Amino acid sequence: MISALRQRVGAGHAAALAAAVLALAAAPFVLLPYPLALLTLALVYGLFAFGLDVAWGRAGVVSIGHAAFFGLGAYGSAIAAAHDVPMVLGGTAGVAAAVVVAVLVGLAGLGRRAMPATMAVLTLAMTLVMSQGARSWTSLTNGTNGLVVFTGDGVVGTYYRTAAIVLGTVVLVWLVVLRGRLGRRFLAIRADQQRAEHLGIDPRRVKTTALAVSGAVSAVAGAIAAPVMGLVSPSAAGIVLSTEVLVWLAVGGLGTISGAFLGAGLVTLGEQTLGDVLGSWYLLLMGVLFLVVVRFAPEGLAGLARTLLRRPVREKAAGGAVLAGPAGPARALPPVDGAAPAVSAQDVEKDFGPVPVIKGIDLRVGSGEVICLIGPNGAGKSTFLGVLAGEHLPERGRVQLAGHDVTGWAPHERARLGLGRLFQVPSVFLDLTPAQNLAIARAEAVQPPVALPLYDRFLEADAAPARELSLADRRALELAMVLSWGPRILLLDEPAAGLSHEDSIALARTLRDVAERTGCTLVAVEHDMEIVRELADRVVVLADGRILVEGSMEEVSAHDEVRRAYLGVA
Ligand SMILES: Nc1ncnc2c1ncn2[C@@H]1O[C@H](COP(=O)(O)OP(=O)(O)OP(=O)(O)O)[C@@H](O)[C@H]1O
Repeated sequence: MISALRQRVGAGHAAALAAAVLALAAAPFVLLPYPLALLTLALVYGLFAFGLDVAWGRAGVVSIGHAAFFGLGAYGSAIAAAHDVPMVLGGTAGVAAAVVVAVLVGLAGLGRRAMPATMAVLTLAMTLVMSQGARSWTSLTNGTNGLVVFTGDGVVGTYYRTAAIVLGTVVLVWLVVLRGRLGRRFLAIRADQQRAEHLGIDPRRVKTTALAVSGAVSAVAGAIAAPVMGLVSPSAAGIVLSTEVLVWLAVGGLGTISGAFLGAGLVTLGEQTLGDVLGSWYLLLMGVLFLVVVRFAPEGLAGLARTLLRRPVREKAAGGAVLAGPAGPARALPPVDGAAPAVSAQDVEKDFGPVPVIKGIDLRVGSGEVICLIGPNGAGKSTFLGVLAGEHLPERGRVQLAGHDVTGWAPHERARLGLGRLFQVPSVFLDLTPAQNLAIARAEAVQPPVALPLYDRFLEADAAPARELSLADRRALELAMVLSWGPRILLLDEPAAGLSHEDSIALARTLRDVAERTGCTLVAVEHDMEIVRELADRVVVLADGRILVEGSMEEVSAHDEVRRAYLGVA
């Protein structure tokens, strides 16, 4: 059983978990009722903060009204108790309601066109509506007076045991989730949303799932907190508690399990022990502590402890999660219309505000063909690549990939057709190690990887994060990730930018080799004519948002305007 646990959650986590279980099991025997009640409160608040961390720390979704979820759980238990219904039923209903609210908020606030401020406004509205609803619906909630949850004598131990068991179960399940596909996707989205999208991960879905899990965990905390608090009033769902939990988490440290409990525990126990002595000065002390931590230890107390203990980057980079090995293709590629071109753009136009940038491009790229887009700066090459990849939606015209009309599709939907993307500035998960970068790409693979021994060195590279690699190595890692993901079509924006001449030529040969071995279609924006000569079956010259001429290198080189403007020939 112990070895199965080590396998599922990792050796480090299993040891920490075992120590925590022992400490929690010993507490009722060594603590008097009052400190035990305080510890229970600290644990449920810790669970509440841990719930927020699932959204904020793991998936980058900041909820500034998270007490709404806590309140739903707390009122679920309290209303059930007031009607002589088992509290577990009321609490479960509160958790279900929290999941529904989280999914609705996520769908509305995390859409492709939603602004970053939308989530802030929605989650703020959530807590205001919840607390006002609790104030106004007096027949159910007893208004501002709140609902007293009767706690009989000698039940402290019972509530403590319930809190400890629920908390242990939630943490254990979370550790298993972290090492699975969902955990990897949380990590990818938080590390670099753009790269994650181009590996086929749907950010809206992952973030909404994170918010739903987060809301559920916080509501569970509320449900078990109700009898511990003894009174559930509108403040249990209000803006003050919502703000406090943000502070607990920021102080404890985002993206770690210990951070949430550390932050909530410190502040709760401090409030109970120092609050009476210091009165309102205690709040000032908390404010100062918050500023000091944010200024000098932005990763919170848990991050500070990790730095002092000099924990290896592998765990730090993964936010505590050690990634499981390659999982094989995540999803099968949809069928292809064999007769259709791999890439087809029909009369595509793209404006930025009032400025037309792409002014009507028609282009067909056959399956397995390698084309290079060349042209002067500002011709619209990168923008056109962005239109093909789904980063820009065209004003007019249609885009087809592998026979599918993808004109309005998001980047992750196009990626699921096998569209791989390499950027002018290499896009890799900078805070993760190269091995973790590859593990994520392989886990999301759409086809078996392209075998390239050249990149095997990254498979074991987990001593330092990718941000410490040289530019050439980052580029190599980006290519290794995308090729191990198994693309059917590859869009590359100046893949050789910043590389030495030798590295550029080697890269061009590698790409050529990949195209010939796998039948992958390549569309590359490139300025270096030597690379274009090495790589391209066909060259397309763009100028002022239109195709000026296309053909073999010899054909376009012979074109007068191309010779004059782009090849420097008089
Ligand atoms: N997001 C944007 N918002 C507004 N204008 C943009 C945006 N992206 C590009 N442009 C403008 O569109 C025009 C075409 O830019 P684009 O990067 O596509 O050209 P390019 O041919 O790739 O040039 P280069 O070779 O220098 O990369 C430029 O005038 C650029 O300033």
